[in-house]
Order: sequence, then C-alpha cells, then structure tokens
Amino acid sequence: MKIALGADHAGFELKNQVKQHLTQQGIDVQDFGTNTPDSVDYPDFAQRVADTVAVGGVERGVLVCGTGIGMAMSANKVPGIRAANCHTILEAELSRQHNDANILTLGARVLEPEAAFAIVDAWMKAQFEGGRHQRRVDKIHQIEQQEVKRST
Ligand SMILES: O=C(CO)[C@H](O)[C@H](O)[C@H](O)COP(=O)(O)O
Repeated sequence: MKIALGADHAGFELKNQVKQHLTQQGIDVQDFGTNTPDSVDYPDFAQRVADTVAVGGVERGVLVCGTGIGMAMSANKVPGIRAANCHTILEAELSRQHNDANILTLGARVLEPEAAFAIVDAWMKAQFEGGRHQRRVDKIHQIEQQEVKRST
C-alpha cells in the first residue's frame, strides 16, 4: 500500500516520525512536506495529499497538524475524501470499519508519538466492513454530488 503524508509546521516532526515508523514496516510513503519548523498553512498540505488520494495516486493519506482538526476540515473539502481526526485506537479502527476513512489526521500537540504510532497501526490494519456502512458512505458521496451540482 502507498501512503501520502503531509504536515504543517506544528506536525512536521510527528509526520517524520510516522514516516519512519511506516517505512520500517516496508510501507511505501510519499512525503508532501512540510519539512521545516517555518510557519506554513495547513490547508496547502491537506489539499496536496487529499488531491493525490482522491485521484488514486495513493490509496490513503496521513496528515498531521497541531490538533488534526484543520487538516481534517481542509481535506474533507476535496470530493471523495473521508478524513478522520483520531485520538484513540478505537476511533482509528471504527473510522476504517464504518466510515471507510481514506485519510487519517493526527494532532501533534495532543498526542505522544507512541500513541500516534498505535493509532496509525490500527488504522492501517482495519478494513471497511461494507454492508449497512456502505449505504451510509454512499450517502456521504451523494451529499458531495449535490454540492457539486449546486456550485455549477
Ligand atoms: O492545530 C491546528 C488547527 O487545526 C493547525 O493545524 C495548526 O497547526 C495551528 O493552528 C498552527 O498554529 P500556530 O500558532 O500558527 O503554530
């Protein structure tokens, strides 16, 4: 599986640690930055990663900012993206099993690295369960389509 990674200045250290963690497991990672502590704007990095996931350039993405909230808000504006901001292993598992989340967002200012790694591992492992959850995910997609129609 190929994973796109992105972060702002608040999240770049944790993003790099997650990158190392995933690479050690043999997972192919595409890093969209940022790579310095210089202040940047999280929507720019969310959009790069979300666009890449949405067009199928990679299967899933992980975005890191201070709280994970701004990254989730931004990524979820891209059609086809279901980004979940997770703080626990259970949220990570359920975001895959029930919501088919294709982007995980993490908060570097609210999570210790070890907790973040455990969340990432659980999220990578968990599979979408389909069934009644597919119907609901389809309805998310329908809302998106209505938005697209309204704006054209
Ligand atoms: O945590 C965030 C809100 O979602 C953002 O990701 C940013 O990391 C945060 O807002 C950056 O704040 P700063 O004061 O500019 O470092």
